[in-house]
Amino acid sequence: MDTLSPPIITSTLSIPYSNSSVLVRSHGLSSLILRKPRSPAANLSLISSRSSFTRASAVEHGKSSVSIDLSDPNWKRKYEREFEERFSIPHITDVFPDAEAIRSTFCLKMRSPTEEFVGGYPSDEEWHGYINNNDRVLLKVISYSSPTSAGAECIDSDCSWVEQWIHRAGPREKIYFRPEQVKAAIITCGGLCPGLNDVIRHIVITLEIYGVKNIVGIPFGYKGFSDKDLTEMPLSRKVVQNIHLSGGSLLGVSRGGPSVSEIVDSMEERGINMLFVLGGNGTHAGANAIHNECRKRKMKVAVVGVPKTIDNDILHMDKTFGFDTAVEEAQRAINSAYIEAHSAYHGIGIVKLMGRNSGFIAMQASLASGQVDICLIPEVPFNIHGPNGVLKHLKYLIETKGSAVICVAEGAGQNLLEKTNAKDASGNTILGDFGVHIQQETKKYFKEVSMPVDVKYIDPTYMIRAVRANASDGILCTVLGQNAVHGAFAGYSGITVGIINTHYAYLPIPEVIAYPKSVDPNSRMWHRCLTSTGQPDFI
Ligand SMILES: Nc1ncnc2c1ncn2[C@@H]1O[C@H](COP(=O)(O)OP(=O)(O)OP(=O)(O)O)[C@@H](O)[C@H]1O
Ligand SMILES: O=P(O)(O)OC[C@H]1O[C@](O)(CO)[C@@H](O)[C@@H]1O
Ligand SMILES: [Mg+2]
Repeated sequence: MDTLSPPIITSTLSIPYSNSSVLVRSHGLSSLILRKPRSPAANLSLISSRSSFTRASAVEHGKSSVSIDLSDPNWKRKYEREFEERFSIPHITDVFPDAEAIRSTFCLKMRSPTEEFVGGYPSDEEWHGYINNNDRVLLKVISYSSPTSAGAECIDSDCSWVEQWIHRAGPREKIYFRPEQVKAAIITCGGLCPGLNDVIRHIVITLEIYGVKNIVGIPFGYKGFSDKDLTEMPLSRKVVQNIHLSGGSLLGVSRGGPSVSEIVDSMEERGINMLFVLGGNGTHAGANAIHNECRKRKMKVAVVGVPKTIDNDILHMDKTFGFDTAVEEAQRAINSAYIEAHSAYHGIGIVKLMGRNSGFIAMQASLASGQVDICLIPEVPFNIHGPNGVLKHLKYLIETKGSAVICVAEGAGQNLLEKTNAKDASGNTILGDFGVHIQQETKKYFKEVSMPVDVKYIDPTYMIRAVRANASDGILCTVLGQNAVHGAFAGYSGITVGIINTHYAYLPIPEVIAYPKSVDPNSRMWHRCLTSTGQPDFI
């Protein structure tokens, strides 16, 4: 919990939260869709019809549901208070109420690492450029006037405004760790993602600015905590200076690994009291479990996550680092598929992009390229065969345009493939290869209808993931890496850092990993994609 006074909460205007009935217009068809609560984080499931806006049920991530009685004149205030509690960020003083705070050693005017601490810590007393612990960022910024507005998330029938404030990220004036007593460790887990090295680099540089000398990298993800053959990598500005110039992770990545208690045993043995964890949903679940275990053992440790996933499937954030770069690279593959298809007689280019549960890369790359005729994502059901199927439309495209480009997200069409129940080392389901499947079905179909086609299949998956971050991701990584260190020094733990409505915020880990963020088929963005491709519904 934050140690300072609670944020200012007002509840007079109206803004929406959870979604209800949404009018969807798709290819000339209008239909009233009652959406299920997309977000337990949004915290409210909506009632079955617009006229029954009387009670909304708050879903607490698998825990018991809290019901919000909309007839209670104070329901908004109650909701806001509950929200504030849910998004409060764990602090070292929750466990160590007497933990001493000292003036920050992160001098906002200093350009080089602090050298001497004799006689007290340097601090800039004249210019106050620190973040106040009570600064907040607004999570939702659109005031929907009706539940029928595109993307509306409403609690009541008026789409009443409910304020949802989260903690602003950045350097604090008071810190809870003495730099000379810090041993900081950085770890990268899960799959690769452009920008990992940029984040590592900025964590190290910022730690050094605070005055930390003992910084290590744990090799190959959580595995590095248990595998005796893997040794810590000492890190310094000198070591990380140019690592952002190449993709991958200086430290290596892995899936699977030791149990949480083994990891915390190892942290105790090594004397690690700051842990920076770069990874996706799974890694963050691990980081939160490590944070909880450290608290249980009364260890004064800060565990801070930096969300890493090219899939962009972390809740609440504008985007995760590496996503922009992935879209840019994916565009190149789409362009090649287009050139191949366009240059062939009856050419069909198929590109498979990453996205296990979420089709963000496929959607954005399709939009960015403007060369895609059919975009298939896991969130939107479709048929391949039949009168409304993908193949029928493909035939129409060949007849009318002479060529076509299909972009598929890896998680799309899994219901059309045989299930194997295979899992990777982290317990993630290993998906069937839908890209290969649609390629084969396309060839078969056109043979059956006796139409010659030239199918070219491109799977650029690992080429996309391995590139270095582009400029925009490079900047995002810089800010996230620096803020991760500020969060740890400020005494927060069990938190992660993200960009929210263009500002930077700290969030409690469970709120961002409650479930994977996915493309909303009713969103303006998906509709823009449909407008761009011109594809019909394949159902
Ligand atoms: N629920 C969990 N509790 C503790 N640790 C977990 C949990 N889920 C996954 N992990 C650990 O986190 C690490 C990374 O998980 P995973 O392979 O799912 O990647 P990820 O972080 O989700 O990233 P990506 O987006 O690349 O899939 C693994 O070492 C795994 O053992
Ligand atoms: O082949 P790997 O390393 O297991 O990674 C594949 C997975 O990585 C992701 O990009 C997530 O990082 C998923 O979309 C994909 O399923
Ligand atoms: Mg994952």
